[in-house]
Amino acid sequence: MRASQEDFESAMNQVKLLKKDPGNEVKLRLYALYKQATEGPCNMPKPGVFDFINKAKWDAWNALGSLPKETARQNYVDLVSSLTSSSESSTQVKPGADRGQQEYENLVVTSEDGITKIMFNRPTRKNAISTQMYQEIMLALKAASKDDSTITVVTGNGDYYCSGNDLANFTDIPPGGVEEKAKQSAIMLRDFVGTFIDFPKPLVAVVNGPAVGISVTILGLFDAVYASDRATFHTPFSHLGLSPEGCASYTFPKIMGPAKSCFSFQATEMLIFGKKLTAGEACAQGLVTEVFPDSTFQKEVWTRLKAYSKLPPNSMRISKQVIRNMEKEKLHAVNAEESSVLQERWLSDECINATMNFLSKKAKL
Ligand SMILES: CCCCCCCCCC/C=C\CC(=O)SCCNC(=O)CCNC(=O)[C@H](O)C(C)(C)COP(=O)(O)OP(=O)(O)OC[C@H]1O[C@@H](n2cnc3c(N)ncnc32)[C@H](O)[C@@H]1OP(=O)(O)O
Repeated sequence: MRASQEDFESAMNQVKLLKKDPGNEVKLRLYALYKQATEGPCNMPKPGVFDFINKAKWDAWNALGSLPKETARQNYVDLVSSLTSSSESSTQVKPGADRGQQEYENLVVTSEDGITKIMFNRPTRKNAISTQMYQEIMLALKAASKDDSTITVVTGNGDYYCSGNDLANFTDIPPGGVEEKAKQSAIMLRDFVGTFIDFPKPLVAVVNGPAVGISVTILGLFDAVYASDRATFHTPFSHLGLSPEGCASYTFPKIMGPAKSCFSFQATEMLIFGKKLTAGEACAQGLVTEVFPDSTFQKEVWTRLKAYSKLPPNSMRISKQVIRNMEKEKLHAVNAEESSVLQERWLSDECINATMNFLSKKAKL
């Protein structure tokens, strides 16, 4: 069921009654969803760089791209509902409390109804994963593996699920130079992917929009992938002078390959030639579990997840172990090999030129 105009108006009233300030990120998100729901895609001229507040509002609204009005209305209602319930029954997970530090900067993590939701939260960068965000995702997954929840969900805020690795990560060169950066990055990548391989509970991706690069490859390590029909799946590694990561060199041919073959042309067309798949195509290839119309996506998926979260948690965890454990050693070996190949690739002219072209706005995907 879609949120009605009445639901929307009621949510607007609830926002005024919130006891706790939800913080600037959430307020910007509410503003953007409200504008999108009532006026459609951003239609204001871009404010000047020094007009900080209006620029932030414009960025947040503009980041919603062509998100349909009905979806924005539904997302607004869902967000307000998560805010009201988080101040009542749910816990807004504050890993900073565990770490004795601040909250996540690039994620919103909530725990409710037996589900821990890890939401990528850099909508103005299409949820590109910065170096800090890789660390935060690892921390959030480790916390979720130990908390009371039954299921862990990964999703994105805004019109994108995730645009993959933040290409600006390539510009942050430490004193040891670019070789040192490549070495550190290979270790970080191996740890990052390793956290998904070892994750002990059912892990579900709720792919709310386009997914690129590493956010696509790691889907092969999830237990279910639900996608909006707006989502696309793109791994433009050759365009960027790169090679596959996230164990996709192993999982994709396995997922997409015909039963009698050890090789899959669908997987190579994605991973070598960068073919972008629609949600329907990704589902036909087995990378996506089920596709939902964008207008009902959030409602249908969360209803289903809430039902699944009531199943006995130990049984689900053990079933996952039985299904996945035989593969773990192989997956860690593939992960180590892919990370080591990429360490070389990052230093190649092909990769450096492609990254510079993107960062100097000469090229997009
Ligand atoms: C030696 C050091 C190595 C360090 C490596 C660390 C470890 C990495 C491990 C994994 C390696 C790679 C795997 C990958 O993920 S490869 C895929 C990388 N992603 C991309 O190539 C996507 C690039 N983005 C785009 O092509 C487009 O932005 C888009 C996603 C198609 C969206 O286009 P749009 O027109 O709808 O929106 P746009 O205006 O471009 O985006 C809004 C702003 O967001 C910025 N942005 C978007 N995506 C990224 C990104 N991936 N990295 C950095 N910035 C991104 C975009 O530039 C816009 O910014 P601005 O408003 O113009 O300032």
